[in-house]
Amino acid sequence: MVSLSSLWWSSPSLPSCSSSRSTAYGVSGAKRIESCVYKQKKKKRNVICACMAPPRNLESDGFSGTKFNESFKSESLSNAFQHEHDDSDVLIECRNVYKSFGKKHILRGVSFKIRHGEAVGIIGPSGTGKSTILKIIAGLLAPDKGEVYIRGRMRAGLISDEEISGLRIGLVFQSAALFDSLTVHENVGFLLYENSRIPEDQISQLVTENLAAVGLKGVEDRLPSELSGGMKKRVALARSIIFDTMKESIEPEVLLYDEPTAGLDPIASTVVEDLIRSVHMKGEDAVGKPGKIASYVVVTHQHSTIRRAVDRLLFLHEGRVVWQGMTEEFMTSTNPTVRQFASGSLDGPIRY
Ligand SMILES: Nc1ncnc2c1ncn2[C@@H]1O[C@H](COP(=O)(O)OP(=O)(O)OP(=O)(O)O)[C@@H](O)[C@H]1O
Repeated sequence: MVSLSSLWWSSPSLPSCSSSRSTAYGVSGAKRIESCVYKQKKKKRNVICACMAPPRNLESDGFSGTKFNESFKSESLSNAFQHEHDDSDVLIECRNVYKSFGKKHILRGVSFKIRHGEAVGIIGPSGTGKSTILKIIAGLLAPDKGEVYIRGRMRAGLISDEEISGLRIGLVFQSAALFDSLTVHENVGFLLYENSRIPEDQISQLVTENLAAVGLKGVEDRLPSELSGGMKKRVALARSIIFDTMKESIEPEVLLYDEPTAGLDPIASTVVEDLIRSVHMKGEDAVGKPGKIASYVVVTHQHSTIRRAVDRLLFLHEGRVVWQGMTEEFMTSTNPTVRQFASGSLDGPIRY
């Protein structure tokens, strides 16, 4: 399980770091890693978002010429779609990805595509590698075998600063993991203050806008310790959707959410699920603006999140995608593994 919160990543390695800036933040463990990322950019302190490949087959809006076809609905059709659809709208593809930790063979040939406009859930039993595949997509972990393609370009190994542009990938980790010693405002604006040429008053305005987009007002001066768990997740979401408006080209953005509703009560879960929808390009944020996220992937165990926040599901089991289909097909699928998982039964192919 991943333990950071929303984070744009660019680092091929995670060196130990003792910069005065990091010390000033008083961060430790996983959070120190985040601080180290900008420290290691040397003078430029170029904290950049993850993942990168040059745009291909783009329309004037920067997106692929072929948009995701929402019309396919059935389990069989959605499978057929995977083979027949024009691949020019594929933003991310995992092809035959393997990953082991020591003698534990976690991923054993995982393949799937994430298309422009999609809202995809990854589900499956605990320990089956869902967080691991998110980290591989984000470039935080390298596959042992197999490839990750970002807009058609193979990414070798981890994210590196030299691979420039084409797609932004944000990872919103399960725990909010905000900088404890920074205010909400400073947390949300962190990357722009550190990494952009935007004047401070404009960043301040962007922070306010992005907090408003996730329904948070009047909390900018609070510290994370003064927020509820649900509010922290919303702040993490605001941090992940803030854009550098001065960049010459704005790449499409894919957000990866690792168990965004874990530990939340049902109503707080609904709020976060709706927010995930609202910041998507097909949604509308809290102030009525269309969302900016091109596609997203949610790892979740929560039925409400499956029903409410995603359209298509990938079921990961024993290191492979053993089933995929539209969300509504999940509850009615006759696949024995899916049926057992959906019902929570102890009887079936999944053994604990
Ligand atoms: N860095 C690591 N070193 C060693 N083992 C790891 C590492 N990361 C993950 N694992 C192991 O890989 C397996 C898969 O972990 P992962 O967090 O991807 O599973 P998951 O499907 O997300 O689980 P859950 O649903 O419980 O969150 C687990 O057995 C975990 O202990």
